[in-house]
Amino acid sequence: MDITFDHVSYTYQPGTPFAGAGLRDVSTTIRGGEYTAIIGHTGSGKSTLLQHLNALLKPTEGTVTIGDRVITPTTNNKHLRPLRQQVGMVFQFPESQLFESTVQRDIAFGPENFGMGKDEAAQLAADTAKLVGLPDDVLGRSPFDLSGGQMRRVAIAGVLAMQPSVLVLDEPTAGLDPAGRRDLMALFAQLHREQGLTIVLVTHQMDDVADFAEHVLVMDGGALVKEGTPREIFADAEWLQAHSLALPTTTRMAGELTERGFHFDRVPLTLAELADGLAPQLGGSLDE
Ligand SMILES: Nc1ncnc2c1ncn2[C@@H]1O[C@H](COP(=O)(O)OP(=O)(O)OP(=O)(O)O)[C@@H](O)[C@H]1O
Repeated sequence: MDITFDHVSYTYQPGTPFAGAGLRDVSTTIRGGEYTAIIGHTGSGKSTLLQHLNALLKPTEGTVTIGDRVITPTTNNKHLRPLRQQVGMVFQFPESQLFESTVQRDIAFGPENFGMGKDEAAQLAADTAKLVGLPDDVLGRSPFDLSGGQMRRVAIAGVLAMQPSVLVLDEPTAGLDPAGRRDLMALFAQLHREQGLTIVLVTHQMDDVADFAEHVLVMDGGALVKEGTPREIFADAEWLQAHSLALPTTTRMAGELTERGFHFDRVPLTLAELADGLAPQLGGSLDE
């Protein structure tokens, strides 16, 4: 399912002294099955854009087409429920929205609310908990007794239990330790690879963009200022700096090595690519 923005602008609190532009004339397509990253400094419009992906916000101007639903400034709020099922949103610190007495009830809440029977929803909750790597014995426990990383997995399982085709992630690893971050990013990559989920990730972690994204949108001042593959986006360090964005660690290291006389035919984005580029210049393979 593609999601297409056609000249979308969004103004917060229009017609008041507090009016502010959230989005300015954004046109792009987020392709079904792709892993898209959205980057941009604070206040650049990333969260506003995300909230248009399932019509939580409706454009002030332009249209957003989500699958076969066209959302315009005058779309009313009826019949939007299917979009909320198809496009699952994981907001920042999603564990703050856990509220049920057990992990199983929390994960089953959405499906039951959408009409699924209790037994079927309980089975789905158990399956989804397993999918996100939670041990079986947590199902009957209070979500509030779990570690921070596990609580976050419960919240993500609650979104996945709705069986969305698009998973939207707003800084999903914020506040986790490095191991927790790595595990969660690996889970999203696995969901993308094995279940064909479309992933839309907002992040400040350029290493994650280089490692996982297939397409990148760069926001600044509410506008989409660049889009392309990670290789295209990270090719121009000066441009990124001008938009207050960093390079992935590997790409930065390659830049420093270039200043010391090394040469790379193409910008290395990942550690594996850096090793491949360096090995011949060091007179052998780094594997040996
Ligand atoms: N509820 C609101 N009322 C008024 N203005 C808002 C509101 N929410 C966001 N804005 C403004 O809209 C613009 C875009 O904000 P948005 O939250 O989408 O940026 P962001 O890139 O997600 O930032 P961050 O990285 O800090 O989450 C900013 O200028 C912001 O001040």
